[in-house]
Amino acid sequence: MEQMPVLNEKQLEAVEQSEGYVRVVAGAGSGKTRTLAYRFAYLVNELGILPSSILCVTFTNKSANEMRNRIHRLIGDADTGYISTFHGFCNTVLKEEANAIHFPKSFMVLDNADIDSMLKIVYEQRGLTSRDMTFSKARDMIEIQKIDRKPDYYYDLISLSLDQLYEKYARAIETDDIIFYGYLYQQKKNFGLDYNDLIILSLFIFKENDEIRLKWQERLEYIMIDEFQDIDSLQYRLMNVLQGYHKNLFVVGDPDQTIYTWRGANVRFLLDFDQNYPQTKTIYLNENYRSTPQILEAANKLIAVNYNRLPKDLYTKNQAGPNVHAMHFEDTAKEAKGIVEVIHHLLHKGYEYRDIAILYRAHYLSRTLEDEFLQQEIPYTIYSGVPFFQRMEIKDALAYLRMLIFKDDLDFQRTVNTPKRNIGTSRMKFLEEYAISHQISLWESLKENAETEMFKKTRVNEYIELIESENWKDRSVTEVLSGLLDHSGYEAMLRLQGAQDRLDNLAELKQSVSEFERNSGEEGDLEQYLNHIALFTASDQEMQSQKVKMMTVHTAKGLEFPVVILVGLSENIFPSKQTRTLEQMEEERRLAFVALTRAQKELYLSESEGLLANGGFRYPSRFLCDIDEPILNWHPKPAEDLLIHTRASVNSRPALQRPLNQNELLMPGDRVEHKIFGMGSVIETDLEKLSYLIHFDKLDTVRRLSAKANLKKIGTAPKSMGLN
Ligand SMILES: Nc1ncnc2c1ncn2[C@@H]1O[C@H](COP(=O)(O)OP(=O)(O)OP(=O)(O)O)[C@@H](O)[C@H]1O
Repeated sequence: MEQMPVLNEKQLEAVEQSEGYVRVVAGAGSGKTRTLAYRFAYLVNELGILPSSILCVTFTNKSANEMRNRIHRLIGDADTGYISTFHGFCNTVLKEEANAIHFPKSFMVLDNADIDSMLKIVYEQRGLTSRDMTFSKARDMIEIQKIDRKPDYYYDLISLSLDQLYEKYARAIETDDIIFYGYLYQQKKNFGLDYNDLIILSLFIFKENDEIRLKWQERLEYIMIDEFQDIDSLQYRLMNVLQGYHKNLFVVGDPDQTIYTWRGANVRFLLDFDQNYPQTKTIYLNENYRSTPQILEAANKLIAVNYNRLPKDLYTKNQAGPNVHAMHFEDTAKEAKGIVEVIHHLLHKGYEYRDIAILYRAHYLSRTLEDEFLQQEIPYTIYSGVPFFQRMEIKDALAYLRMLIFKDDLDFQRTVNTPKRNIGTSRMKFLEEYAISHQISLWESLKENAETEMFKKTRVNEYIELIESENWKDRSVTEVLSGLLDHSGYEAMLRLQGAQDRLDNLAELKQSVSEFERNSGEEGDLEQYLNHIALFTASDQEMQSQKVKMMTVHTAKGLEFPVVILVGLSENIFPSKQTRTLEQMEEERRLAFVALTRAQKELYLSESEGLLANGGFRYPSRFLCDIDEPILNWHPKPAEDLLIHTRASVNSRPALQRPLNQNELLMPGDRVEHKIFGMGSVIETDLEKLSYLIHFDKLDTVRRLSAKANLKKIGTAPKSMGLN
């Protein structure tokens, strides 16, 4: 068994406060997870509590596994009780109580792909298409119905017979109802429960059946919840029921790390915990053990810009390290090369590949780096994601391209029925047998049989026409690829599924093709491109213990690495282009805060110029501007006009910035100083647009500047000139 290591005074207090309601509000890297694990060990080792009487809730299955291993090492007992996510715990409850909902113990837990397969059946039965609703929207709609609009839906799922449920579905007229009841019918028919059902049905059982509720309440003498800032309302209700008997509830969270509001998380449950449970003891952990003072200062500066937060500054007694490195590049290819150089430099300094983590806002951003890493033989591994060229949609798109030239069996099999053209297993089997007996390829086999009875009801002619009519020789690879993805119906299929991330990946593939064409001039035809790409697609996946880690910031939640390189820090990438409100912008900033605080010793922030997928220019992210310059060690610094553009584009959407306090506003007559334009006088203050008209002494004409512009007030206007 491991020894309990040193805990600081506050951590120890949290560990030893075993009874009642305890809330730990803690900063990044302040030892929340460590405290939680030691508290579990303290309850078992010191107080003699049985592990099976403790529920320890983590945010992901991965962190549940890690926590289980950690606790196992501390208590030396193989039985580590209930260490799981809320959904995992409810799954256990429902397996034990399946009778109460008339489901078999062997019910299926549905993931998004399972739900989509069910939706597909409903859409086909009722003639719906993506124009009516994409699968992704339908999943959201079903979730909203279950949580908000039809909170009693579970009676239908549990009490109605399959026939009665079918009738309800058959009678439905509105699109929402058709989809919703069609899905419920499929659920009942297949005994499938989705994530919302797991919690809602557990709550239902606890509400309806006092005996079962009491059994579970009595069983769970201590409840502990990690990442409490990201708890949602259903989870909160469940937690509230479970703690109702022993009333020993311990929650840990950091309001600055709330990054799942888009999925229903509500930080108020953490902030108002003491009001909901009045006897709460709150313990604050603000000493950071993870990072250097430089990294922490940058993170503190960044998060301080958020308006809706409780001010708190993390501090550390850790040794000083280098300043945070900020890097600017002319384009993403140069950025990738620059990062390879940084990696070599770090290796030279004694770091190993596995010490380095590359973080990014969205999966597609890994592509340019992967290109370069493969060429430069930098070993890497992608966490919770598939390497770019191994992703389904990328392989499909490349298979279409290869079909134009090679018409080989592998690419044929990948493309002929994707999207669906009604070529199922039996038709495929026929084609295979025909090809073997005639010693021809599957493609030829299809062409010879396309007009036969067997293929009458299929859409093979569209496919044949597509492959034959693409006149790829006279066109750029970019055009050919776009044409294929469009005419094959492949992109439309993804749109129907609402698979925006897959569409983003395809946009990134098009970008990669056009880069290839730009770099290779006349040589850049389709065959050349396919040769070039073969290197990546066939790249060996041989295990190497020493690898650079690559992942999205969401995946990095809760992890730490000696070196973090955060890439793609451009406006419309991070913060994401989907950011439309101040709340969303603040969530993006919290996400950036999570990214920065993963670093222990060295932090690199990188951005590049070039074009976005929508054709717009890439400007440095506002998050880089949020961190003061002396903390950032730029090499090289972006040109001043690029930064001016950034500020202008940031200022053009004041709704995404913290509202200005009236007292901070300048008034007509105020004397101001501007970094570039020098001294000037405010002529007009526009409260609606939050801007000033200013006459600068050295300029002939006036300038209108945003109220957020960096203006230093030098003198005040005489009273009579002020705003009323
Ligand atoms: N009292 C302590 N003494 C020394 N090191 C500590 C102490 N407490 C925590 N640490 C170390 O600090 C680092 C951060 O701890 P931990 O991962 O538990 O933090 P956290 O609060 O869960 O972080 P985050 O919320 O940012 O993911 C770990 O490397 C941990 O071992």
